[in-house]
Amino acid sequence: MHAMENEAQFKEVSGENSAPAIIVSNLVKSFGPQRVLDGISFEVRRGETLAILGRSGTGKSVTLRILVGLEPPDEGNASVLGVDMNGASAREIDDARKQMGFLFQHAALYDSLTVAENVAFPLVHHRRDLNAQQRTDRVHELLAEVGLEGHGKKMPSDISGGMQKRVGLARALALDPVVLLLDEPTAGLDPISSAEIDQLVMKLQKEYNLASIVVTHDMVSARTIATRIALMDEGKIVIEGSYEELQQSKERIVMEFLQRDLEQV
Ligand SMILES: Nc1ncnc2c1ncn2[C@@H]1O[C@H](COP(=O)(O)OP(=O)(O)OP(=O)(O)O)[C@@H](O)[C@H]1O
Repeated sequence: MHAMENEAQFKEVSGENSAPAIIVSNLVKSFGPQRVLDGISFEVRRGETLAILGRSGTGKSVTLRILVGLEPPDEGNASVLGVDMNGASAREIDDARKQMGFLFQHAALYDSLTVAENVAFPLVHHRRDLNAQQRTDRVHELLAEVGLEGHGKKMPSDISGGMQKRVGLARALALDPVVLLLDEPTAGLDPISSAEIDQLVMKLQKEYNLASIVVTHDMVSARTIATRIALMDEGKIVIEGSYEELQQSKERIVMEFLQRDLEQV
């Protein structure tokens, strides 16, 4: 895409009634004989959170990797802020990535860096315009946003799993993203810490007016934070809609996930 058109698209997605910030259309992806994605399509606008639910191994993480441009699809495409994440130039993809915050399942914090240094990391690399004081101020602001004021000097190994997720969220927001991608943000947390992370995600979602995708196994979490829920099974989206719409479904897999929700409450 031409740079000017690209800029226009960036502006367009930031307005009200805007074009979708994320457009995924007909993604197909196989690994050897295994067809992991079999025609996945969805859109997410600013102000929306799409929860992608599904059993293990249904291709949720692969979908996110394609969206970030880390994995090419066999067919279809994924565009973020008007940039085809697997077909645009490296520079355009890089520019789009700077508008995206990620909290990936196994993307741990840097163990040898303090909490504050972890949060500062994207600023050091991508905001050369900030001087040291401005960077420190921004890190304080981000730590306050996620409820971790006063914890900046701690090492990741000295804080709880829930706090580590908060640090990851602060780091994901450092560059003021438009898009936020969260892969299992509550995995491994107890129900109280999970609920706290859900509340925090909702607060940040509102403040930053994000277009968010949250991959999760957790229907309680999906129901709390998502504007829409997409349930994936065997490489397809079986259903996409509000929690109430899912409740109307007679599909077995949908009913199974809803049943699990009831068991968790
Ligand atoms: N690089 C790869 N090479 C081969 N197979 C892969 C690769 N990446 C993913 N897969 C396979 O694709 C399938 C989907 O993986 P994916 O990680 O997207 O699942 P998921 O829905 O995110 O599951 P989970 O909830 O367990 O993370 C799995 O069977 C996985 O083994």
